[in-house]
Amino acid sequence: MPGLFDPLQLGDLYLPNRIVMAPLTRCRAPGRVPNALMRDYYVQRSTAGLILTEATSVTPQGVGYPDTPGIWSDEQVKAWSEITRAVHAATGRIVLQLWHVGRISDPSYLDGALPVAPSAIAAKGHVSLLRPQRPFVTPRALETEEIAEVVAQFQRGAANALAAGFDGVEIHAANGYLIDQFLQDSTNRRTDAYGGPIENRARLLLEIADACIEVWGAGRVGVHLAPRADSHDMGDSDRAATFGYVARELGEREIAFICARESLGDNRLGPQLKAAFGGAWIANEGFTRESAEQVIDTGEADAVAFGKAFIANPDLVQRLAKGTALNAPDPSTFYGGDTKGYTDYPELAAA
Ligand SMILES: C=C(C(=O)O)c1ccccc1
Repeated sequence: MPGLFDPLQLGDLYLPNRIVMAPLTRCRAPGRVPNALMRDYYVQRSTAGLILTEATSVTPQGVGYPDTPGIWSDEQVKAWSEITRAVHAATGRIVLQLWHVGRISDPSYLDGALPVAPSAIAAKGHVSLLRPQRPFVTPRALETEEIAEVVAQFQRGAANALAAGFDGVEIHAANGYLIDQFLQDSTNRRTDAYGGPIENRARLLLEIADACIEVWGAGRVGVHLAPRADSHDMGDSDRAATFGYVARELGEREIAFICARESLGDNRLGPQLKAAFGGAWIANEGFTRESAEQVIDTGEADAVAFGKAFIANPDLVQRLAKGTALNAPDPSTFYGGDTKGYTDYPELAAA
């Protein structure tokens, strides 16, 4: 069986190793436009088999946190193209994660408008970080006629990512954001073609996937899923059925990969979902070199995405290969700020 440091063909993407940089929100894009600091950050980590960028909004209506980037304007496309160019010059590969937060947004980000969602059901609690500490508002349910525009927003984001020189796109369908809100029956109480049975609740994701495939071809489109339904007050009455259907449908489309944020818990769905999908599976969350090698060796995953370890170790691939001690991440600098805790972690050569 292959190991963590062996190459992997991920759809049309050739990865020199199976160590993926997980999508990591860092809130360092003032004006929602990427910048030179972000370029340096991604270039530092370009030895990853594949970089999945931080979540990037496809529309101003879909933002929900301060200083997260977008991909809806020419200015953003131009700024991202500086980053893809530099990552490619450093022989890296980078895929953009397309995002819409849905009900997790707040009128303070939307010129006073309500967030949109499948149904008018507010998430319990409040955003635990980055935002004013107030409860989530009750969102506005999208009209059936509005959903085609949401699909179009993702397709424009995919086309803009192509124009910006990315190697592909990953659709963010996880962590209680808009697409996940449609997938799960605790948040989707619609009675139209986008609600009720699983095939209706998955319709938005699959229409977006088809729209992105139209732009990129299936071999450069991935999907991010959170089968544990453990973020932002999510829940589903039959996760295995819901995510099993999604995995099968995405497998029929032969997309490049599914990246599942699901740790190694006993009741994980990963193995059965990977079997249903039939394509390349990236496992994510809480992995060490040992547990990553284990899931690749057993065939439970084809690659592993590391988050916090990549924050603190730009040269994570080299460190894992050599068994070198890892820098510890500083959570106080995860979100917002400047070079501190972003581009100033020591690399082996400098260590
Ligand atoms: C895009 C995020 C996700 O997928 O959870 C996110 C957003 C804000 C902080 C941390 C993570």
